[in-house]
Amino acid sequence: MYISLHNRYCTVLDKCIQLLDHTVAMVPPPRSITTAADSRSKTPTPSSASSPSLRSRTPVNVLMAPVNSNPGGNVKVVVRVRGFLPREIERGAQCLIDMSPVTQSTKLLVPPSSDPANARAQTRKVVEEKTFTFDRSFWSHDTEDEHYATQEDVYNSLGEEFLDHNFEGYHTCIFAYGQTGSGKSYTMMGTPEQEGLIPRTCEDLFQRIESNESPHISYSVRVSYFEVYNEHVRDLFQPRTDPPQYLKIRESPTEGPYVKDLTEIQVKNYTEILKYMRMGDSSRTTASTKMNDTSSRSHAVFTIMLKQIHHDYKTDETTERLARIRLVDLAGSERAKATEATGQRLREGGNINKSLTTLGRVIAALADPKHARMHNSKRANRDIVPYRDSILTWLLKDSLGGNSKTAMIACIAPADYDETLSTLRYADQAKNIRTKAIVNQDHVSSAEKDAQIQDMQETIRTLRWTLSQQQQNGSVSVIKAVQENADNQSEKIREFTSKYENMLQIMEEKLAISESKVRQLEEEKEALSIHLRLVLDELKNPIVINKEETELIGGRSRVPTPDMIYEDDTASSDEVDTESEYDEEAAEIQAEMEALVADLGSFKKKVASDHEMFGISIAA
Ligand SMILES: Nc1ncnc2c1ncn2[C@@H]1O[C@H](COP(=O)(O)OP(=O)(O)OP(=O)(O)O)[C@@H](O)[C@H]1O
Repeated sequence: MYISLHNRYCTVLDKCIQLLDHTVAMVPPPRSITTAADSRSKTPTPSSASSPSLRSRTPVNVLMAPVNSNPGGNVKVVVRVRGFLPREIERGAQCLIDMSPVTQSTKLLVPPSSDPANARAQTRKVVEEKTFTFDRSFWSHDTEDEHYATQEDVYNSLGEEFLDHNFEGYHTCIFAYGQTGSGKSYTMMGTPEQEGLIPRTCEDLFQRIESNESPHISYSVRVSYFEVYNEHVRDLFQPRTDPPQYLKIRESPTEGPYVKDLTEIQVKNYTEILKYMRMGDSSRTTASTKMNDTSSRSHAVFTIMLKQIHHDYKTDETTERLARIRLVDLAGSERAKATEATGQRLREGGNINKSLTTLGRVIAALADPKHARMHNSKRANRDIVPYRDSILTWLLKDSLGGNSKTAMIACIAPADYDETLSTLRYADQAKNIRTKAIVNQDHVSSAEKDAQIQDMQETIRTLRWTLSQQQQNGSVSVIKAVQENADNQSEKIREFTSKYENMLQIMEEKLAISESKVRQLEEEKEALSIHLRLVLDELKNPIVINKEETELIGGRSRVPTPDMIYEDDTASSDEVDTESEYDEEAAEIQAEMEALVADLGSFKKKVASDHEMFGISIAA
């Protein structure tokens, strides 16, 4: 139907352009326009009036954000120091951090020997001042300071740039690292009054989507949220169960490691994404420790999948850009002695430290110049980087050393020499990691999409048949066979559900393309109506400049001023005939346009009913 609408639209467009060409080129014998000085002159002159040309409109092939950035690059590392907490004020702590807004350097000062919280540092052989330089240093220690970095400053200098990369089609990852209570959750999630990087990214994402005026681009946004707790993965979009349900990790040859059966939700606007973000966040495992009242006991990974679908209605080709936005709030590194943890908290702390230690080893291996050389020479280096030694590093493999633009936010407390030194060393090493991001873009024709859907429908049919067979056989099997059957069946049901969801996703994309086609047709229709109106006006009232007035006076052309123009209503019958011919043609085009608009309405209704059939809500 769309193709037929498009062809009819092109026919109307051609007719309209022909009519315009007639008008401009031939210039019908007009009712003459004369100067007030010579109202009797009948000599026609070409009209100076012009209509905007349809051919000069913005080309239809409006592209997605151009790719500007350099695909290769080092992990971006920034550091942020927070203000004193009540317990630090109570103990009369002294700020050990100095940051230079000019050089972006961060200096760690030697603690006073009187500070009991830094007693461990005093036992070192050498306690000295250390200076590090990062891509940015955020001074969030003293709100009164003119260089105080707010949540907005952090987003503007890091989040915005990373979202630009996502619109260019790159995967990105921003992770916050630091000791417990150093401000990671504050930086990533923030509070309702002082929102952090995650809600700000979501807001900016939908603002950009909503401000897009191109009818050629459609967007699909899906979110997932999981935590790694005690070396297990838990879906934060699923209610807690007892015993807890943990998810498995699989590896795909193209996508790398991923969490199997993780809930992915399609979201249409900022309110929706915020609702899911908060829901997942409230499900995170937190506990009160000596170092932090609401300490995150797990690593949390919030992922946004942004798909941009560009449809070129001339070729019926679709270009898809997929970007994965990973925002990670790591659990804090901690010393059991400092947290005074026992029992479950101590075990959690051990697991947290295990994965962070592995992360440290991964960072060290990736930052090693030897690794960079092997990376470039494409030699297998699987054994060198210990990704598999913890769930966290295994899942972040791609973000740490592969197809991603990555940033680390090193959060530091203002008065802990030992912990801060360890964080700054970690961060300093991460600066040397190079990732290889690529633009994730694919061209898909309509036929290919249809073939994908057909293929999935076929698989779903087979799965459904297998399931029903298993159910029938189940009734006559012995207990053991029933048990095996049940396992087999639940695996098949999961596969069935996942295939079904995949198919729904492709259907949604097809519907988004249909909507884009409707928008494009509507835009063309609008332009055509304006154009038609102009042509009709021009046919009815051509503006002609009196010949005498345009004669050269003293070598210069004299142009009539508006008050010198009036209409002569003594048109000849020939002129009237030609005009009525044009009127008839224009009326014909108008009628065709109206029929086209009516059919466009039916097409839109069909798209809406498709939406309904697949249970997909229509974007506002
Ligand atoms: N930049 C900041 N401005 C104001 N308050 C902050 C800032 N950073 C952190 N805080 C406060 O410090 C406390 C600890 O911060 P937060 O919970 O974010 O630490 P964390 O690093 O996530 O700790 P954990 O690893 O234990 O989860 C919170 O009360 C938080 O509100």
